[in-house]
Amino acid sequence: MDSAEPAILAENLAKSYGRTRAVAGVSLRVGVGEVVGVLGTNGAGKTTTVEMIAGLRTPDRGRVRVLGIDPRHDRARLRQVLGVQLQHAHLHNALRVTELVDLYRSFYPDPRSSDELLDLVDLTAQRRTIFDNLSGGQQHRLSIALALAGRPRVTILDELTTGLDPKARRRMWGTIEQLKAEGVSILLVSHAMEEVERLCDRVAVLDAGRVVALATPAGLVAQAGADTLDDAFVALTGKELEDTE
Ligand SMILES: Nc1ncnc2c1ncn2[C@@H]1O[C@H](COP(=O)(O)OP(=O)(O)OP(=O)(O)O)[C@@H](O)[C@H]1O
Repeated sequence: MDSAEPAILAENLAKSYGRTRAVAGVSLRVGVGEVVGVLGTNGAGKTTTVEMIAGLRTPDRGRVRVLGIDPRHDRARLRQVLGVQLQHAHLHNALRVTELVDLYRSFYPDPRSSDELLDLVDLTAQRRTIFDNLSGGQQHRLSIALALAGRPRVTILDELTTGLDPKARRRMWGTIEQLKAEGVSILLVSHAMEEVERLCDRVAVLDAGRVVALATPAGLVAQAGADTLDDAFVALTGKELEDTE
């Protein structure tokens, strides 16, 4: 693993499901210590893109490297450097929060402590609760804690704060800022403009499986000749972004 490698390098990724072209040639790069956002309407290809980067889907075409590691061919090394929180986590529904946290911690040589993980996502009071009995927002927060269990150098977060209440949202933003300060590289899929503006160094706008713009939040606004990131998104894609929070 070469430390000069970017955290994430995706080149010309493409993926179709039958006749549906989900991703049609996406390239993006996340530098070490950078937070890059991915914005797009429903069905733009965001989840398919991040699943290919995480090695969970095989691209039809294109190339991925995570800190120089090929996700399809070196899963063991990938797991040590990459933490992934996906939109639909499939967890062990009958386990308690603390059991799930300890299970994930056991995968890594130097995991964060259970107390730290539960505190990061504000679930200390729910530590004895069975996963199935958590609210949707709490389940979502737990999946973020599990993604961070192994102190990953690179993290993929798919819809970080969707379904979280305003307090949990702000808390989660603080967590991301803390990770960033620690030098963690982050790819953040989001529907929330305020979140992207606050957290992301650069933002890729995805539309119909393609990156239609990639710049700083202020750069996107300038590029589109808009006043706000919301307006820039509409100008760049011709679509409104549904905020699914
Ligand atoms: N497993 C699948 N089988 C068939 N089609 C799929 C599958 N997953 C996604 N698609 C289709 O591929 C396209 C891109 O989907 P994807 O989930 O990557 O988009 P997205 O930008 O993450 O959307 P959302 O914001 O709704 O999560 C959509 O047209 C979707 O219907």
